[in-house]
Amino acid sequence: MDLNKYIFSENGKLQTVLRGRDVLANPVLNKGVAFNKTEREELGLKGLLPPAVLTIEQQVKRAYKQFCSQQDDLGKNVYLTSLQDRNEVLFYRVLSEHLEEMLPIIYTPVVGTAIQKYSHGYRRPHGVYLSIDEPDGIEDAFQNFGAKGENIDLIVATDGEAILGIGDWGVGGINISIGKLSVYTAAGINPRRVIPVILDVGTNQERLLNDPLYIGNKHSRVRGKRYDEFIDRYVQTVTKLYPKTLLHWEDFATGNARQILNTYRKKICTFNDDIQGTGAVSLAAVLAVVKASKVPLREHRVIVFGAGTAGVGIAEQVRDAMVRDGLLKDEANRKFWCVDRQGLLLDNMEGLRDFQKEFARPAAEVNNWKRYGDGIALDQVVRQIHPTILIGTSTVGGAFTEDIVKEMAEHVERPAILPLSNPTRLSEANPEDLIRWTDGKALIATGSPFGPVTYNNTTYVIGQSNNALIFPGLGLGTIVSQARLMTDSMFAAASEAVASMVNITESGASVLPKVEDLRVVSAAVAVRVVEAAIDEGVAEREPKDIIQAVQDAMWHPVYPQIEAVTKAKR
Ligand SMILES: NC(=O)C1=CN([C@@H]2O[C@H](COP(=O)(O)OP(=O)(O)OC[C@H]3O[C@@H](n4cnc5c(N)ncnc54)[C@H](O)[C@@H]3O)[C@@H](O)[C@H]2O)C=CC1
Ligand SMILES: CC(=O)C(=O)O
Ligand SMILES: [Mg+2]
Repeated sequence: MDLNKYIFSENGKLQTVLRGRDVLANPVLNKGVAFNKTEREELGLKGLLPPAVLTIEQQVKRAYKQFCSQQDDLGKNVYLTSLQDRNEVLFYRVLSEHLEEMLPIIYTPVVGTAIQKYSHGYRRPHGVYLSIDEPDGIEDAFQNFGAKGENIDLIVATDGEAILGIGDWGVGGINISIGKLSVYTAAGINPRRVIPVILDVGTNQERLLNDPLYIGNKHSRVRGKRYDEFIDRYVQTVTKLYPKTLLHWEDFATGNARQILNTYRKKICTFNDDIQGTGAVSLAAVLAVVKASKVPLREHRVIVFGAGTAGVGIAEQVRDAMVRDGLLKDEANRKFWCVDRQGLLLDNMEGLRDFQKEFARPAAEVNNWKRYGDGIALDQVVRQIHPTILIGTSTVGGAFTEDIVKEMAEHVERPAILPLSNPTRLSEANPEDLIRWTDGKALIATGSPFGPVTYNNTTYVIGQSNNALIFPGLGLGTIVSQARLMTDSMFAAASEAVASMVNITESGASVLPKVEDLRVVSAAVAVRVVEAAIDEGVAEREPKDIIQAVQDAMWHPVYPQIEAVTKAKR
């Protein structure tokens, strides 16, 4: 935030010392042709803009037309990114009015393509770029960004190693931090109080290392002690500079994701979105499945296909909910069958990750199961255990085949199938196929967006089980309560809030609220998160009227009045 250039005064006006083209070049100040006559006069804009003054509504119409005239989805992504860099309020206004259509462009799936093309499509920087080769430069980088400590609520950081399901994209990962923050703001988080960060520790993608235009650090990924020290330096610096900030970790490879979370979750206000955000939104979908299937949670049998960051994160939260539903932890663990590359995870397998171990099945249990190769494959597990819920977090597009799905549907009234891998081409199944193969019985939620499916005169709305539906509300609630830590009960409260907004009684209804309702969902989630933070004793702020406190904290994309001053206050 350019504190020396502009500042929000207490009456909500934006005061600036900038004049003329510097105003137009600043995305926070710039209103384009919506600057009125007085502002043009006072800010030195006369002659720098065409004479007509348009309303923001007219600007939105024009921007939407321009968006629609782009040739392809990447072109639309480039258009919206440029708008964001040019006129922030207008960008968020257009986005909020066309959320269903534009979310897939600035977020999954198209953000994945933009990340892959980052160095070639590069136009201008956005956010903070931290290099492992210059750990001493971390503080300078944030100082250069120019935000005062109390003015930052939220930082999203990635090291770009596990972007969605597409892997290591090095410095291009900054676009996932930016995309996540745009989702936060579409839901009501103030965009001036956040920072997107890339922790550039190198890349192991030779294609990038051999690309003369690649603009990240051109060496392999740094691992081990130097990596851990770099992460710690980052955490120490941001917690010193911005003591009340929530740290969001995104798209780290599974080992680092877990290690970072375990190191910091009990010390600072932080969460890993892929582990905990995904767990929370998937639990919300599962709670809706419980309602729709009328089978109590503790009686479900769950297969997790792809037992990595997201898969085990989901298993943990659904397991904890089963414990709340009356099971002992061990009994609840036994409701899960995790299948990974080596097949069904068994307790006698070597090389299991620590976090996978509690979900590994006893080897003795499968002695009589048929094996076609070394491991026990997904189809065999489905045949043996008759799952009620099948979750895909494997990055294996099409893994839920017709045989597997039909076998599942044969033994279960309402098979719940959640192909969650992103982007779209990596989805373990296509909802249209799932509806057809199960004769409309399947309860479905996907990671990337899919349109509704009409089958036998019923239209099935496909819920998007994406952490985007829950992390904005989690963040908002954490910020409003100024929570010192993010506790498990805050995530559970978020899941329950989302599930309570689903009406599953109509046939074809989705198991999750609509993405267009992101703002409403986020406000409801935030309220429950604040309550949970207060109950747990981690809230530094305990508003009397929580609903109003959440409303007051929500940012709206409207132009502020801009005041020309000669000296901005610090
Ligand atoms: N819908 C949502 O909100 C979210 C979706 N995801 C998606 O989930 C997928 C996985 O992401 P992460 O968990 O972060 O990655 P990860 O790499 O930690 O986990 C993927 C797991 O799948 C396993 N796997 C790979 N090939 C397999 C195969 N042929 N058979 C069985 N298992 C196989 C891997 O060994 C690994 O354990 C990605 O596509 C990502 O986009 C991730 C986070 C949130
Ligand atoms: C949605 C998300 O966080 C992922 O696919 O990684
Ligand atoms: Mg992610």
